[in-house]
Amino acid sequence: MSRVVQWNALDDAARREMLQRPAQKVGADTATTVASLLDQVRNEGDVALRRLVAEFDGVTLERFEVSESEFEAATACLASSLQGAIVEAAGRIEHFHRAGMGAVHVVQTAPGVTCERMQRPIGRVGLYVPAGSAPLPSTALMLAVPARLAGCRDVVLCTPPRRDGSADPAVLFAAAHCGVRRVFKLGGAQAIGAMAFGSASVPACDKLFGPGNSYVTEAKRQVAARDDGAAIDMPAGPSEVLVIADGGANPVFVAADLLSQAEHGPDSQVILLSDDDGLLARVEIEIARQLVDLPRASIAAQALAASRLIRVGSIEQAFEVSNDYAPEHLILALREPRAWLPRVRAAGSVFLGDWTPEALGDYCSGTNHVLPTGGAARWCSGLSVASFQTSITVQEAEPHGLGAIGPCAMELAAAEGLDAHRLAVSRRLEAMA
Ligand SMILES: NC(=O)c1ccc[n+]([C@@H]2O[C@H](COP(=O)([O-])OP(=O)(O)OC[C@H]3O[C@@H](n4cnc5c(N)ncnc54)[C@H](O)[C@@H]3O)[C@@H](O)[C@H]2O)c1
Ligand SMILES: N[C@H](CO)Cc1c[nH]c[nH+]1
Ligand SMILES: [Zn+2]
Repeated sequence: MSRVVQWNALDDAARREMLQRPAQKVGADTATTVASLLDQVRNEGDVALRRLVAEFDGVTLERFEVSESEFEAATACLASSLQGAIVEAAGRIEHFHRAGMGAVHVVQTAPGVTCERMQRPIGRVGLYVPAGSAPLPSTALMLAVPARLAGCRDVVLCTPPRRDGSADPAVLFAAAHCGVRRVFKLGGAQAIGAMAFGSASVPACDKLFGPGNSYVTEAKRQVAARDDGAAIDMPAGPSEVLVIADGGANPVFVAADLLSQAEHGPDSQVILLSDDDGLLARVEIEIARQLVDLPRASIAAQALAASRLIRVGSIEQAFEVSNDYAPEHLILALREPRAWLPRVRAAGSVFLGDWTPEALGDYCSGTNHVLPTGGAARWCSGLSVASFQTSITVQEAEPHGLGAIGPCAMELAAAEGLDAHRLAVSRRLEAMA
């Protein structure tokens, strides 16, 4: 039986239900578990970390930090073709991110009054590279390249250990290639707690970055809300993709793109919107056909249970639905996709046309794959160099500049009843007279 849903036959409540993310349905339990894990790390430091690594990663670790010899062993065992791909991807990610770095903005807002904005690196940053169901060396690049370009002084990276107590060699190679030498074999909420609060082994960081499963994402949310925690980049949880396809789209490609995000985890969400019944039917058949050949078929199948194949009345309506949902990834499998781009109001990253699979952005087109999920694309952007910097404003008034804009400040100060403010200006004007 077809799973295609007619959007125009649904009432508002059914539409909301249709677009609810699987990750949002497990909220309360996850929050309680994570709060307890963070408290343990906060109160007991390394002792709690050792216990939680044993519990969740199934390995006993005396030391969490990766040693120099472990870095060397990782490089030695890594195929040269994979080393080459990591270096190649890093180069393009650097190219794109460097181009987006803040230009110097100096503005004369009045004669004799100069305002500017300057960027400074955040001192100590903590990067999280997932490795629960699959280690993601590409994520190490997406985090470490902009951190290095920003000029961050101390960069700490956590990634879950493997069962044999080692860290994934490709993650280590990618980290080292980007100059990150302080890597800790810690995963999940406990890694986030360690980087937020610090422990005997792990330095406390000012801001934490990186994606992860529901536990990691919830832990980031909780440490960001605590006075003794750390700032965070964004909610970057379980992967999502929304495809808008017209009747001319290739169903094999569309199905492949949907499966590529479904295989990330059981709580990934994949959505297809189309105004064409034939395309929807063909994609549904293709998904079933391609799924059986995937090594991660059972994970993808769980995610597909919460997938949505939706028949919309028009492509215009598809954009309305997509903007409300605010997907992490948006694929426009449309004829003349660029012409539709102005309709996009909320999305983490957009993939134009039939020849831009989302996997390119995941790995090596140059854009960043750490992107907002859970609808956060309505109000926040994916990672960039600016995420690793603060922006400090500077102003300078010459005497004639103070003369030009001082009366404005005095008028507003008087209106607010803040006389000391008014006097800070008027005393200078008097001194100039
Ligand atoms: N939004 C983005 O930019 C982006 C980018 C890449 C990956 N992702 C997402 O990152 C996620 C990676 O997840 P993952 O699981 O593979 O790796 P992960 O490293 O995020 O999580 C693994 C850790 O989860 C913890 N954990 C597992 N089960 C637990 C439980 N029952 N209770 C408490 N803690 C538990 C363990 O400590 C383990 O080390 C995927 O959902 C993927 O879609 C998102
Ligand atoms: N699609 C993920 C972001 O949601 C990123 C990724 C890493 N490796 C493969 N894919
Ligand atoms: Zn992916």
